[in-house]
Amino acid sequence: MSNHTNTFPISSPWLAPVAVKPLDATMQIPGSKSLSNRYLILAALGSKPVTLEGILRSRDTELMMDALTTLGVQCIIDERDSTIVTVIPPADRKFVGNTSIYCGLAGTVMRFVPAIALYADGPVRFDGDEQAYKRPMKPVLDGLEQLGAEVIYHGVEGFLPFTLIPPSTFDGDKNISIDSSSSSQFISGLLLAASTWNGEVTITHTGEKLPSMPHIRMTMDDISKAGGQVEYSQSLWKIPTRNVQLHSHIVVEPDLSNAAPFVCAALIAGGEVRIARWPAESTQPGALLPQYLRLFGAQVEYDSSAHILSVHSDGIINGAGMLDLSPAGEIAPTLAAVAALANSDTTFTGISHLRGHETDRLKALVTEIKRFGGNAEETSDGLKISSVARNQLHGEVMETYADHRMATFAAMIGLVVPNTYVVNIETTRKTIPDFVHMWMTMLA
Ligand SMILES: O=C(O)C1=C[C@@H](OP(=O)(O)O)[C@@H](O)[C@H](O)C1
Ligand SMILES: C=C(OP(=O)(O)O)C(=O)O
Repeated sequence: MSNHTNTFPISSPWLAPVAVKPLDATMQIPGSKSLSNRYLILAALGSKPVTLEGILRSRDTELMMDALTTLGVQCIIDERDSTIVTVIPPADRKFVGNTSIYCGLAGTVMRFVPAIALYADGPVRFDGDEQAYKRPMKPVLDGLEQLGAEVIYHGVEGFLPFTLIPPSTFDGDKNISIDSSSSSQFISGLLLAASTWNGEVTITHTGEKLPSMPHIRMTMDDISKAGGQVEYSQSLWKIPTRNVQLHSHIVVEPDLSNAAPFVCAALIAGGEVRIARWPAESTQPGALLPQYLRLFGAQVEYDSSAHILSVHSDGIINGAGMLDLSPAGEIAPTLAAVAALANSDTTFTGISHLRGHETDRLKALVTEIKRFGGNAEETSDGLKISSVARNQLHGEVMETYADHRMATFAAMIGLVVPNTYVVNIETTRKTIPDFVHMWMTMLA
């Protein structure tokens, strides 16, 4: 597992390869970050071993496994296949406290692990990358305080680093109310905490909007798979007392959001890209990709017996007009690359919360689109990307802000804009362990 380093050695900028012919590739995409990290947490909350097959092995999941190990959970990696991990929870369902956890830049670690540190036998200190100090934390920590925990902030209130002091009891019916409009992960974290609480927990979201609803449904679905129960209606979740226990063997779906740069490459360069093991149904927001890709002019087909999604294009991209991306904000940087190369305009709405992602993604996308000659502006809740003739675009050294999706964004632009260099391409390791090799394979 990782050694808690917060950076990777940064090589010189990577020259993104140009697509010299239409694409024709079938890609195997590693496991879903969101599902892997939820299964790890839920397995840790159980009492019996759970084997996860096809788990993502990348920085975000290493950080999660390191965090769980610190809390007294065993994560045993199969010697023959490192994507098979067996999770053995602590014997008495009690996590080890008086310890500290490093969250890197992983939203799922910084928002989900404090929620289960609630059940530790002593205080747990949380820290992360410098950039993580800007990611909002307060709503989930306020929720945990409403369950009886105490939070001591060591820097700015509402942000990392902080120490969580668990409550003295885990009993009784509780009503929590938070504003989760800046990240769905606050609700997901509290649902995970509540899934094993000894009493009925009611969580109310008080804000006017709630992004990434598919990710919240994913949490509800995974808790149900573990025998838990979540009732949901209109910004209110009710979780009765249960002991959660996942099945002993779980297969993790590929990460559909990480499939996005590859299928979008077919739109940009023309040709066809196929994704293997595409699930017929999924709680991942990437399940919305086929409908988004069609808006941009791609032909998308799904072979339900072979589980292959095929995306085909002649390389001509339509702008998508107005597109509400609130359900799938994590795909926005990828679709922004497509929109920046389209022959008409696209306005993405419902993604103001991207200002609190790995970096301020709205600002970063506008800066980088303008850098190579494109045209984009921030709106109050999203981005307007205007069409620019391809011959106006020029290769540049693209900044990536330690953000994996900004790095894949730049690689996508490089498919058709020669001399595009990508700073710190290694940052893709946050969720794709081997992006450069996969990209080269797609183009070969
Ligand atoms: O719960 C999850 O696994 C995630 C929820 C989303 O967070 P936000 O709601 O903060 O966008 C998403 O963007 C992130 O990549 C993963
Ligand atoms: C927002 C993202 O990640 P995180 O889980 O760190 O929030 C993302 O992967 O796009």
